[in-house]
Amino acid sequence: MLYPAEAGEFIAKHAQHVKLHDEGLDKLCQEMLQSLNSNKLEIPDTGADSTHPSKNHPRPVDWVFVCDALNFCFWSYSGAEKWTVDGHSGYYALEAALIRAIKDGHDITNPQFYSKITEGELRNIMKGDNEAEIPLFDKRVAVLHEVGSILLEKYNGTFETCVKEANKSAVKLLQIIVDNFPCFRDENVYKGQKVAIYKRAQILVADLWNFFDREGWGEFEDINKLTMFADYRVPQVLVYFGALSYSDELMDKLKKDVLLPSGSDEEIEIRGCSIHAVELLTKKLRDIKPEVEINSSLIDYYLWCYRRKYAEEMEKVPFHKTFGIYY
Ligand SMILES: Nc1nc2c(c(CN[C@H]3C=C[C@H](O)[C@@H]3O)cn2[C@@H]2O[C@H](COP(=O)(O)O)[C@@H](O)[C@H]2O)c(=O)[nH]1
Repeated sequence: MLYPAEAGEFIAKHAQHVKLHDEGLDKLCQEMLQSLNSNKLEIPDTGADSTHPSKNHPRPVDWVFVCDALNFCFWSYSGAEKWTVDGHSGYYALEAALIRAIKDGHDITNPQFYSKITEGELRNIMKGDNEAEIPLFDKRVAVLHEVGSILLEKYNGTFETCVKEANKSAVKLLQIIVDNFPCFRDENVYKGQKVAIYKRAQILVADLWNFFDREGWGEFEDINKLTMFADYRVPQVLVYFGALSYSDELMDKLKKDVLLPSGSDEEIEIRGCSIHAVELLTKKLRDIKPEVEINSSLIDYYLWCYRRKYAEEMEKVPFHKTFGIYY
């Protein structure tokens, strides 16, 4: 099995539908250099802070865990009504739904509750502003039952136990997650090679690091080993800047909203090339600015928030649509 960084390199080397371009990476690099403020990379402001959980919540680690267990597939077809909660769409709608659930007294961070959550309870928690439902509703019920019962059986009912076991290692925590929670096992076979992409497992570790400001539950000495989190949004920014390009045939499919089957070469190439592009970008930025804290998860947050901030402009690049629980 190739792990994300090596998997990305392997996929980029063999890709037929997606290409990387050094000039585009340089352009993006220049854009990011403009966003340095006192040697810190400023993440584009998406104006959505109010949807984040409070640090005073009694189970913040389990909040991050349940949020990333459900952090997948929020897209809708072009022109279709979007699932929104309190005016937020996509991932932020999930955050808003969880915050609302906590306010309404649902114990949504507690596996005692969600390991047995009923369809009716989850439907109520995820209720949107309009008729549109959160995509893959049934899969979300199944994910909550799976991860909740594993936490209860093996980890004393809290994800804190896994974080403690990892002993400040992001790589160890990643391994604990993918070894023990099947729904985080984002693995594929590409050109006969097993490749691991681990989008949700890696973002879970990075979200802890980010949320707890690199301290306590968020202290990981090897955080730089994580790659970007291969979703359907960051590739839009990479293509926009010309760091990636799609074959005419693939671009045509995306423009026409053609569903890419999960595990298809095209889907794996978009994800793998995105990982490799961000690895190269990280290296470029580090070479130019060794004094600045740079790693692939920070660059990922930058790009993901950039897409959000300039959503209208980014819509010029279509994103790939796949149904699945991994991203
Ligand atoms: N690569 C990457 N993908 C991310 C995120 C996040 C949210 N991370 C939060 C945590 C800390 C930061 O401050 C962020 O606020 C969600 N996603 C993915 O995006 C897609 C939905 O997109 P949209 O339609 O725009 O909501 C979907 O696949 C979802 O799984 C990220 O950070 N990186």
